[in-house]
Amino acid sequence: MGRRLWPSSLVGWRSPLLGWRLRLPQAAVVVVATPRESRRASRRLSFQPGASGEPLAPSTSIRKTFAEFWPNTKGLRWLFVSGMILAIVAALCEVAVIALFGYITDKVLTTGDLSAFWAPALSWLGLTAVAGGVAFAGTMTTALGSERFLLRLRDRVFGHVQRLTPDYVDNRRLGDLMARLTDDIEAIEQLVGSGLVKVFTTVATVIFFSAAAFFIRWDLALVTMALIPAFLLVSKVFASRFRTAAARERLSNGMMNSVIEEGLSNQALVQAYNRQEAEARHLHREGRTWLRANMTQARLSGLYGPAVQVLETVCLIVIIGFGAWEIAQGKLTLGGLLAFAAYLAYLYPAVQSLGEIALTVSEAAAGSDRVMEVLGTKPTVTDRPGAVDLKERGPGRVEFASVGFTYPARRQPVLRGLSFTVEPGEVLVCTGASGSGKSTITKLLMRFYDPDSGAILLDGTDIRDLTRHSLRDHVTLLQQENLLFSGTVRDNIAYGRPDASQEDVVRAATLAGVHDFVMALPKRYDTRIGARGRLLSGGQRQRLAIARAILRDTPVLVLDEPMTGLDEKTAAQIMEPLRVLMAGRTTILITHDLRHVPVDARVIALEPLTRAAPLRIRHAQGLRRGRGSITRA
Ligand SMILES: Nc1ncnc2c1ncn2[C@@H]1O[C@H](COP(=O)(O)OP(=O)(O)OP(=O)(O)O)[C@@H](O)[C@H]1O
Repeated sequence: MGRRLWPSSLVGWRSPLLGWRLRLPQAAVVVVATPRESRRASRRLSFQPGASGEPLAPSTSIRKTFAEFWPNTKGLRWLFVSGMILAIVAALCEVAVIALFGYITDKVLTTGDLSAFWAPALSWLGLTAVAGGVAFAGTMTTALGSERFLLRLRDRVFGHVQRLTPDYVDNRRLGDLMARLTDDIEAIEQLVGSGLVKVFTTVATVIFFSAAAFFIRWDLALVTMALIPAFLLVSKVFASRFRTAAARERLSNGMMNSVIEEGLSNQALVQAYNRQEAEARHLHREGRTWLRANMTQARLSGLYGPAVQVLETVCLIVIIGFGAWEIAQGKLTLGGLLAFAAYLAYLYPAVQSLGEIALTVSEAAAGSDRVMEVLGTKPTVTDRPGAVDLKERGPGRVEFASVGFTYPARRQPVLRGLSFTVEPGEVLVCTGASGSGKSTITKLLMRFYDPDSGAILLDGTDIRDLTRHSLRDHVTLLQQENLLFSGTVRDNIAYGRPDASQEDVVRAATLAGVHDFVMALPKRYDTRIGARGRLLSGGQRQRLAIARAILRDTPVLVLDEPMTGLDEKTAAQIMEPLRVLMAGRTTILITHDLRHVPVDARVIALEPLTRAAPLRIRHAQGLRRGRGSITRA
């Protein structure tokens, strides 16, 4: 961790953090530390195999990390180089300030000659001002580079995840993915961005202060340098323990957060089932584990300080003893001795800092493994070379031609030899037992997956020959759960067409039968609807989703269980706006509930494939809806 040294007065030798230390007037930051560094360090995740129950990413070498992410620093490298140069200049100013202090001690304090005071004093002041300015500029430049780099990394990983099949996110714990997009990305930045700056400036600091110490008294410097390995050893011993403790803390922090998140998001269920106390106990248990983990960290921090202090005291005693002998021999002045001690006060923490860099690097490498695992996941479906960008709006004829499909993670096929056609403007109702593959039809039509056999055609063109973007511009999906965002009513209706005018939004809302309700809201179309639209009723959410679909105005419509969760009366009321939505569009309506489907709709039923009938072709049986009953065609 970067350590900032702010010697603040001429009196006093003892620093609470770093032990015995000569204090000098404030000068400059020597080792660059970005402002968020300490916060990030305490938020790092546990990467212990199996600790979180999540599959761990494979271990990746640091070289690979740089190969993967270094290109993302393009255009930002000058910021890092400038930050490095400025930090080095600040360190050099610091060296000069200490030399001036030694000079004043010898020429003014020891002799009482005030006339020799003013010139070095003014230089001291000037240097301190310059060092302060340069250090500030260096900190800002490095911070700007690292924040921009972070922004790029996050954009890249988030953009990648958004291109993966939605099932990728469904198959993972959201908290884990969030951690990869936040903490792990920050860890990479600390290795590839600000981490590099830190390594170079720390090495430069070590070189400058050692050189200055050698310049004053090479033999004294040799003696004190001999103690450096002891500092490295202490860092090493503590570093691995710190790491384990931090990993435990991260793990229990994650567990605690998931209990809080689940408890709050399922608050109604918790209260309805009288589980408040059980949930509180659950959180208390996790909180106690977290407390223990934090206490381990506190114990280590508490021990680390005194251990380093003892070492520094040994150094100081050696310096004073040896220095006193050299003064007696006339080889060293008092100013020289004090300046020497001051150089060491900067040198030892920098050496410690080098020892800690190894820890940062290993943690960053672990974070990078997890991010690279996400980036290494390829979308199950991509655009073919030469895929057509469907610009013209066609009539919207949909055909499934002998489609067979097995999910990548499964061995048992879900669909086999499924064929049906939906003519332009026709409504096809797709029903069948739970798990029979109805929603899978939707995923195939939206090209979240491609069929293993057969083809799906839109207006006679295999949808694999279309770009996914243009295909999805022609098909609107209304899902089982109404997926709303926490923005305003307007934002949610216009989600599929952000450039829609207010008139268009109002027209769609009116057709969906939601306008009057919206006008009664406190801020009308600018009213926020809460997380996932929770401030609305189920029926209102559904109408808002229908308004969104109306506004999108595509030739093909897929409605996946639009009545789910609605009571009989609300479901019947929703049918009216749904009819408006379906009018003139090719519609595939997936539903268990055939009571509310349009009378003229064609109905097909899917039956689950079983091992007992492996060769059974699952072409949907044609079913016609008679008055109040379903009959096989
Ligand atoms: N991403 C997935 N990976 C693996 N298997 C899946 C995946 N999604 C669905 N399945 C499996 O595929 C089968 C069909 O699922 P699908 O969701 O299409 O059924 P459904 O008919 O829509 O069911 P329901 O009416 O209950 O919504 C099920 O056995 C399900 O477990």
